[in-house]
Amino acid sequence: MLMRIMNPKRTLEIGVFTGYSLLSTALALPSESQITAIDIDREAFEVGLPFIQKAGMENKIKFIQADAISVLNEMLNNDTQPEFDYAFVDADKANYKNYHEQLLKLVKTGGMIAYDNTLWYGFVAKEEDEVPENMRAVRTAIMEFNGLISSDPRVEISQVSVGDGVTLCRRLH
Ligand SMILES: C[S@@+](CC[C@H](N)C(=O)[O-])C[C@H]1O[C@@H](n2cnc3c(N)ncnc32)[C@H](O)[C@@H]1O
Repeated sequence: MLMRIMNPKRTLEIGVFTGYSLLSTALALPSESQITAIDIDREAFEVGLPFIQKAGMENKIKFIQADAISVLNEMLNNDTQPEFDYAFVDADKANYKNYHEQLLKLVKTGGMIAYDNTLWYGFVAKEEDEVPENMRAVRTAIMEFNGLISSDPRVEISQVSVGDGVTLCRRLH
């Protein structure tokens, strides 16, 4: 629905895995739109690729197998930087704050960044000793990130409490 309303022409997805969210986005986009999809793991993407092809969505997608921080840095160092209307971030949570700084230069003013998993199974609302040990490091990273963007004057945000939590973040200037 968000894609239908926004009608974005250039979009970015950071963290693809088998392409579930990538295919959902591609299906909702107009035919001339493009998604630059980045993941360090090509194998998982190839598991989902036949479904993307069967749905006729392959032409909308440019997959880049690489570390996303490096790819965004390369984009930022290019003489002509790309401008995205929308970005979906669902990769390494510890880097969300770094993606945020990069994306605020690559996503247009008025454009949208969606950050997935910002409620982290609800653990962000629990005391640390109630959280399984293997979930604590990401919980801390997500809590820091949530604090950071909630007081960032460059954006306005809306925390959508569906699934594992998605924060919609609109670049203001
Ligand atoms: C939760 S999965 C993505 C799920 C996908 N968005 C979906 O909803 O179907 C996270 C993905 O981020 C990728 N990833 C983790 N760190 C990364 C990095 N530094 N650069 C690029 N991709 C990364 C992993 O390889 C993994 O496939």
